Amino acid sequence: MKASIATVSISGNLVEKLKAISSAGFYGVEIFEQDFIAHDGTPRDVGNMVRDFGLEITLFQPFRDFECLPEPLRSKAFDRMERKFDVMQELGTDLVLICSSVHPASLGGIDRAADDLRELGQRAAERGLRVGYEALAWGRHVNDHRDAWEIVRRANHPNTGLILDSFHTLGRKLSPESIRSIPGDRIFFVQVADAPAIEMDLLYWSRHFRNMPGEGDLDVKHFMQAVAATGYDGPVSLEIFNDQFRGGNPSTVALDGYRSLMALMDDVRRVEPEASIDLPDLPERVVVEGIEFIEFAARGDELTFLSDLLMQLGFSRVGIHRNKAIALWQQGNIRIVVNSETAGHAGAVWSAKGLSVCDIGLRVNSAGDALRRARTLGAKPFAQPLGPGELDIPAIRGLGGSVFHFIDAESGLAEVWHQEFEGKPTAAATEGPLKAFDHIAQTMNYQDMLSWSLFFTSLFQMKKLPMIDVVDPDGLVRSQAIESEDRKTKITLNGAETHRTLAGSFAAKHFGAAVQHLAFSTEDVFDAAEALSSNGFEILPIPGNYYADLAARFDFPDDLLERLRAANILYDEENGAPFFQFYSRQTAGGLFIEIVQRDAAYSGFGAPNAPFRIAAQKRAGLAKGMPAT
Ligand SMILES: O=C(O)c1ccc(O)c(O)c1
Ligand SMILES: [Mg+2]
Repeated sequence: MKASIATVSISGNLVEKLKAISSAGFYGVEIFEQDFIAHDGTPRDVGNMVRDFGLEITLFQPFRDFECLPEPLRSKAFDRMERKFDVMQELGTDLVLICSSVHPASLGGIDRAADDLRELGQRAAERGLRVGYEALAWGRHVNDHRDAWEIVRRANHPNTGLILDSFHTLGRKLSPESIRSIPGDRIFFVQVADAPAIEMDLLYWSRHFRNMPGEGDLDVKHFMQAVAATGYDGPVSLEIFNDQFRGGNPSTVALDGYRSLMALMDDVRRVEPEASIDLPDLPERVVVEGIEFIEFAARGDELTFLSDLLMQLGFSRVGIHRNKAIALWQQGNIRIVVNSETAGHAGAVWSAKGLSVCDIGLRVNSAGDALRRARTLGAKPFAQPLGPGELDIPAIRGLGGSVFHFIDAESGLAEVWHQEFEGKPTAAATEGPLKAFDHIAQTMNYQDMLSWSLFFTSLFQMKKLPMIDVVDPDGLVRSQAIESEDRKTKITLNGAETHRTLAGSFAAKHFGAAVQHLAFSTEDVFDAAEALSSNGFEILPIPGNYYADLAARFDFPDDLLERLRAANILYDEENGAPFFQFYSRQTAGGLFIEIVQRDAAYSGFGAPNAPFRIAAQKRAGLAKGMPAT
């Protein structure tokens, strides 16, 4: 598959864009005229530079307001095009995109447009070039790919073809099914973009909010399935107009683009097996069966603090690593690894961020497949030198300096706890009030949220829940939950825009992204609150006003409200399904703990409680015993 991307999708100058696009692994690039004009170098220089980066120019674009003009505007449009043909020949590309006209003088008329495009095709043919016609969703007379195809069909010239763009079709809620009846060899080029479902003017939506396939809400897969069915085998190109990406890191955006495009075409290949899509061999998205462990980097006073906290939470220290300064803490099947090594990844994370989560172990159906899929989608493998008797557990670098290990049953990797740790931990011996990880909350800058959600949804069988607003007294935090198909593994992505919010100040201290809280589930929140309190765990105090409001919102049996108030437990429900939660105070780094009791039918995370919980955390200050580093 010829993976391509438009220069407009990436920030920076032309050289920075090309460098990022080339390193991400793309085959080719659409040269946006603006990027070309802004560059100081002849068209020939640009063409050579693109090829020196190992890229092909797949398309030159856009050429606007061409068809259906009255004279003398019509002749002027042809003259203008001839000058662009000169540029294309110097650049070394044979295809230009003509987008449907928005010109006030455009007369319309399918046959008039077809005549103009036939003549243009003929002029292009004389120079060995081709022209492709795209319906803009807001085109004056042509704004539907079916009309654009009818024009191209009637133009009936081998050098005039159709250009399809998923945004213009799906953004107007047109079914892509009609694409199936277009001959594949009449489609000259295909552009893909996704977008979030927001009601707004089409042009504004398109120019500012497009995003990578899988990052938005459009059915780009359905669109590409229809394209694949035609036998089209030309470039598939990302054309993403997005304000955040324009200001983002060029290589991150290019890598996300590559990852999203490969995952998309792999999905299409699986549902449209007749279509021949040439892609590297790629295992399916792996199934996440659970969180096998969470690893903290902790040293000195912070190690003492964390160890005390784990004891208060009911964990037992069940093992010590044979070769390294690493302890294994366990409660039932919940495993927390505490790494105090001065060298290696944990050492580096501690030096940079202090007490923080440095590694997440995911239990998957196949650790080998997880690694292969991640690598093919552009993730970097992660490895550290192995000591005697240590298992080689597949791992990758995630985003923001994170590391993920993959553990499965089939390769015997789950034996790591017995192999590498002294002490023979059994789950039964460590039973306590906490039963599992309910969710892991990953905090990041708002502009990094799409990269993170794409990371999880493209590698794993996980899906996004609707984005919600979490109201911090000092600003809004956007929260997007990602969960496994069985809904047991949940990761929340919290994107902060200002560092005055709890999440924002945490992101700032952690250089962009880190796990801000761990939420454990319990089967009886009142028992858990009592057990933890008697261990010395300080539950975050919640003000009386909150409980007065709860009494007004819900019909509680007599003593429930009193019990909630007495234990500082927060409450929410969804269609009658109850949800209980209580919190710790913050640590110096901003990390904290949550305990929840969730009815299986409750899908949220207690967002209505967030403003009161966050205000309480800001008021309560640091957890006792937390060294103020
Ligand atoms: O927003 C535009 O004008 C524009 C230009 C060229 C395209 O290919 C497109 O999809 C949109
Ligand atoms: Mg387009």
